[in-house]
Amino acid sequence: MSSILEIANVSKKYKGFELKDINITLERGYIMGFIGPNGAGKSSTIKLIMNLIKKDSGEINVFGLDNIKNEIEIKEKIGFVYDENYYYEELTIQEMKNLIRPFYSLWDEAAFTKYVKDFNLPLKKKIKQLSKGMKMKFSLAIALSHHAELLIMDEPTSGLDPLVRSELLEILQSLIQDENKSVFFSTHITSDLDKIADYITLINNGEIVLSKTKDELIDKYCIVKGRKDTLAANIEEPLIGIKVNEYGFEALSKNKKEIRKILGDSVLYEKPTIEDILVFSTRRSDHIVSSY
Ligand SMILES: Nc1ncnc2c1ncn2[C@@H]1O[C@H](COP(=O)(O)OP(=O)(O)OP(=O)(O)O)[C@@H](O)[C@H]1O
Repeated sequence: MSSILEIANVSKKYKGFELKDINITLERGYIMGFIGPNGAGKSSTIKLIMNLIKKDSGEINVFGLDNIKNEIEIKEKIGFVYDENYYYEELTIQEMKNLIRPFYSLWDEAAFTKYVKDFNLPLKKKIKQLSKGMKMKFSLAIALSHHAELLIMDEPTSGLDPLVRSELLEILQSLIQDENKSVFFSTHITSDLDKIADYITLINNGEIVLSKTKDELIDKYCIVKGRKDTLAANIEEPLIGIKVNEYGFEALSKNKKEIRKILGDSVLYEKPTIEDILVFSTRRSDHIVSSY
């Protein structure tokens, strides 16, 4: 069976910014977290998948279908949560739901009622009277109420209080128990990824830096800390995001085994968090090691 989402060699140029040759593949049954610094290109990539902006080149397939040629068919099976509010501000939650509902043949009113209750959503309140978190919850309730096979979300946990965030993560995790479904979501809150992501894709300055399983990242990568003079050695294994201060250096290695072979016990090795991987991979090294 084809991948649920496949972005192949996609490029998009804005004045002053470019998404360069983006490749991302997500299989059914998994959660992929999409991370990167501000302005890295996360929202633009999500907009390309949703055909909200036009790509310059490349191909995007969702459920094995071209995302532009089959836009209507595809969107019926996508639950989309976007960080900007795209509802009519003057309508109440109830009225807005009634407007959206006919667009989905698999709309599940009972599911919507359940999420409204779970999320404490006031049906009679106008969208403009909702807090940021409430708008996000409403967006989620809609996305989860039409049996979407793929959830695409831009910063869904931002603006949510810790309790609701944790509930949302549980919902996402239970959703992918159905091995036919997947979740692709961008976030700045990397602790959410520690909890639920199967895959991590990191984008920086319009380029995909890595796209791997979370387990592979945590198992293979490591933080290396040591004295400055250790860095002077001719290290063959690339070190990422080297930071040097008066006490020593710290850096990220993609290959724990290899770097250990080279540096032995002369340095300290620590297990990285997703946050570490993001920070080291996107900051400019302030030290160049010979041969890099
Ligand atoms: N319509 C546009 N015209 C020109 N430039 C744009 C447009 N939309 C986005 N950009 C630029 O593209 C770059 C990437 O923006 P994007 O919103 O995709 O980043 P992001 O990773 O989602 O950032 P954040 O984490 O801050 O939301 C930025 O430099 C932004 O200014």
